[in-house]
Amino acid sequence: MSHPPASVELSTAISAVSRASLATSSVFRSIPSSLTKEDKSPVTLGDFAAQAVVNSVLHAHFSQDKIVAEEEASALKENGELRGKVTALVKEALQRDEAGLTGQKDFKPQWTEKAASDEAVMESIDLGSYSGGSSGRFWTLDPIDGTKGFLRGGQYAVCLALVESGKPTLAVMACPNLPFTKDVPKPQEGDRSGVDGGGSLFVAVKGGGAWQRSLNLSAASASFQPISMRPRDASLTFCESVEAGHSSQGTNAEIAKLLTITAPPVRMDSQAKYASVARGDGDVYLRLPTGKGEYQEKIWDHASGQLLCEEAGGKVTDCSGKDLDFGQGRTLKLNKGVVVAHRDAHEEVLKAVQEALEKEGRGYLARGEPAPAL
Ligand SMILES: Nc1ncnc2c1ncn2[C@@H]1O[C@H](COP(=O)(O)O)[C@@H](OP(=O)(O)O)[C@H]1O
Ligand SMILES: [Mg+2]
Ligand SMILES: [Mg+2]
Ligand SMILES: [Mg+2]
Repeated sequence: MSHPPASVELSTAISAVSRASLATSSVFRSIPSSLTKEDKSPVTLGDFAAQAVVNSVLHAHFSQDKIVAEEEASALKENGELRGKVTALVKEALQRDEAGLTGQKDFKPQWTEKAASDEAVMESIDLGSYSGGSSGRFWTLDPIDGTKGFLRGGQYAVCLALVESGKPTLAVMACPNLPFTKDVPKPQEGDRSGVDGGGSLFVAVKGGGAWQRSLNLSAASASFQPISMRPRDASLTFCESVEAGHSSQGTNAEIAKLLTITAPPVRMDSQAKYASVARGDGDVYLRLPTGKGEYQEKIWDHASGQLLCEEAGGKVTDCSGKDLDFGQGRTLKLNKGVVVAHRDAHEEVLKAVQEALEKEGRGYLARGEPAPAL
């Protein structure tokens, strides 16, 4: 098959994510500033614009579908200047010609001019407030995953997935700063000039494989190609977050020793990590909890990456070996940590993860038990 299995959902998601990544790329080039949210994490103009674009495209095509998305519009309600900038970005992204942007000649955008007024943009952002759950279907969106990376000038991703009965069934992820092949060097952190060829677009369909093409249709690699994880090899390599506070890098170093991995980890922001291992740039992605595992991972941080890796021949579980459960609300509250490896390597990697956690006195995370009371 030379194209992912076609559906209106897939065409709509490709249109939405490609448009959103136009908006994020434009903010990325201009050195974004950020606001600080209640949980002390950053949000930018690009996050708001991308969420408004994706939600308004989804809503125009599937008005019954609910959306679980990361951001909310409240900060824009008090800030007219920011609101105006977001609306201008949304307008530009929604007006782009579909065939020229995505090559989808038969896809007819359903949204109207009205989607790009200040009011409509704020309403669109707040369409993402759904609480999730295990029945029916909903979309989950991370408009910019890796906002800290985006601000530093590193990797980031626009991540959208359709979840049905608690399981991701369709994923579209744009990685504007990830070159189409590993042979083209990634831009240096802080380089805001963009990637030659325009970054990468990833798609996965449950039971229909994992695919990538260049985000830029004029690039040589503008048509979809299937991707797969690297088969189990004698020497594994692994990747982890750049942010030391987001996962336990010390535990990863122990696991690497147990697996006799000598190469240093590749540190990368966002779900670009899932995409990289899905196409075989590396073998293992580890995201182990810090402390006693108090943090609950968000579903939008994993839904598209999980499907991409599973469809590319990988297995994705938490530290106790359980599948990620996307039907528990806005967070993965039944899971602790994430372990991604090729199907044939996963058991061995998970064993090393569990051994390292036991050694640290955090074996309860490996057993899927609550932390002991003091
Ligand atoms: N304490 C924590 N532990 C794990 N993940 C965290 C965290 N605090 C924030 N995050 C999540 O880490 C994501 C970035 O992942 P990474 O570290 O792999 O680049 C953030 O996504 P956003 O950037 O969309 O907010 C955020 O949701
Ligand atoms: Mg995120
Ligand atoms: Mg985000
Ligand atoms: Mg965030």
